[in-house]
Amino acid sequence: MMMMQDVWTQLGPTIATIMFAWTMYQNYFPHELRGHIRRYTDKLVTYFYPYMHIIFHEYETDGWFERSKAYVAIERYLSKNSSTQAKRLKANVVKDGQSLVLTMDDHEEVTDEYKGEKVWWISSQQIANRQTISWYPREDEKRYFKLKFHRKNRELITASYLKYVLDEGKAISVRERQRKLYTNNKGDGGYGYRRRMWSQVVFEHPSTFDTLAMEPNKKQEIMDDLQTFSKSKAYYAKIGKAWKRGYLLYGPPGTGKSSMIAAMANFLQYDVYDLELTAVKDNTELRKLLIDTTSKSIIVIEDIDCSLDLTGQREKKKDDKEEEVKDEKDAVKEKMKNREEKKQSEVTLSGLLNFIDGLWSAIGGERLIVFTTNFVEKLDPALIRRGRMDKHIVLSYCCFDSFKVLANNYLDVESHDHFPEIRRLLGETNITPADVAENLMPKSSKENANTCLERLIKALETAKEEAKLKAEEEEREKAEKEKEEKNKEAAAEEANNTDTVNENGKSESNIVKENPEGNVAKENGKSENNGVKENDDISKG
Ligand SMILES: Nc1ncnc2c1ncn2[C@@H]1O[C@H](COP(=O)(O)OP(=O)(O)OP(=O)(O)O)[C@@H](O)[C@H]1O
Ligand SMILES: [Mg+2]
Repeated sequence: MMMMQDVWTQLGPTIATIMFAWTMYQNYFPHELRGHIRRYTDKLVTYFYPYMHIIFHEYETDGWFERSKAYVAIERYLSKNSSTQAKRLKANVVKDGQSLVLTMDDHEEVTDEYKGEKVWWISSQQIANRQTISWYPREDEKRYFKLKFHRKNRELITASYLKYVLDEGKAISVRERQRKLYTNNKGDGGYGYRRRMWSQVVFEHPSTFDTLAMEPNKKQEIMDDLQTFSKSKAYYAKIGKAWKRGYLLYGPPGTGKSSMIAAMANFLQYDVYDLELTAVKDNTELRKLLIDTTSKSIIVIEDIDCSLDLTGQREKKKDDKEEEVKDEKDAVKEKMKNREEKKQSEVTLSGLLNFIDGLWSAIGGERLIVFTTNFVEKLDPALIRRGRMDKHIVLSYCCFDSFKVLANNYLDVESHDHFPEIRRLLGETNITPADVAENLMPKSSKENANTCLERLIKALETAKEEAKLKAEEEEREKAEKEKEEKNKEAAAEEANNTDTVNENGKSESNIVKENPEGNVAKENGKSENNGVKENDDISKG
């Protein structure tokens, strides 16, 4: 006990002397001189100290409000090691409160191993020595990760380990993130940094390729295509193409276009940006929206044909095809009417083409652009040519294969006595998967597979009957129209004939009028007369 007291008695003045010397050094040594001394001590330390450090700041100097992507990726990467090694942990909520990510707290250290070499990660924070109060807490606390490794591993760490950490971290973020459904705000969504181009909600659509009713081969082809795309980063780079792909989904209403987009997003684990073109002010805003999207996303423009008056050409086509698509048009009449009211946007076709494959479209990569339409024939060919819309997928009326998927989904039935009849009826009439699904869905606890299938058979028979009546009606209308046309032609011909007769009469009467004295011969022989006159003149001359 006495010995300890002795030590303290001796240590006290020594500490006091060191403190005094440090204060003198700080107060009276010129700044430049201190800089020199620091440099030499650093060199000395480096000479004997075998390790190197790399610092990763949480906020980059030019990024005011966004955390550095590298910092976030490292944080995610280290979460696995942190939860087992660090003594103090921070819990961050992800997936909108559904799960937690544990990261190491400030001034904690964890180790990692790469190709047999050990590295250290230290989480630190610098507290700024400021006299003023900042509105932004992060200005005072600057967090960073410090990576420590042996000098001999410099090449390994900088060339390969860091890339590995960032890729892994990003992959973990993608796996753990809650996917979002974004929609664009109208131009008044705030100012400056507060201005958000997109509003977001959690994407929770349950549609998958399993629940999607379509021919199995076609479905597999689409899934393969998507899978190949998502793994082709290097290939796209090699062929010099931006890493994006366009899909055009077309077909009558209720055939599963929107359901397929949701299935695509769920299959690839992508976010969805639902772009409402009519709310975009002009081409500049369209470009800003594009820049504000992230990779691993699907940008969707639904009902592209009624979104904007993209070309005069399209309007003309609309008139031509009007009759042909009359019935389908009824179904989307309301949709178009609503859009019609909103046609104040100045987005042009060329703006949209640039959006799809201009220079800006390559930013970020790994993006799908999907257009849907009920009337593919109305779209400008430039908009849907390959390279812009690479894959054209038609979604059509329900076939027997599609029905089987729906029966399995809705009723857990793989085969049934009613199937052959349904197969026959599906071959004879057009019904959308949406209508089939509605008929298959039990409406009360008393309904079973049999009642639902019977309801579908009735609906199919009704649809068939209606189609027959409609065809007859159309036939009648066509015949009437033809008759009307013929009558019109006949009337026109008759009118023409009458005109010709009148025309002749008119010329006669004109002659009579021009020659009130009734000197027809004189008129007919005008040249003669003239000649005579000329001759007269000559004779005169
Ligand atoms: N191919 C399909 N597979 C499974 N369900 C489908 C399919 N088609 C339609 N449905 C059902 O019908 C409903 C409407 O389908 P969806 O919204 O995908 O049609 P759409 O083609 O996008 O129609 P619109 O052209 O009017 O936008 C869906 O909620 C779904 O339940
Ligand atoms: Mg739709």
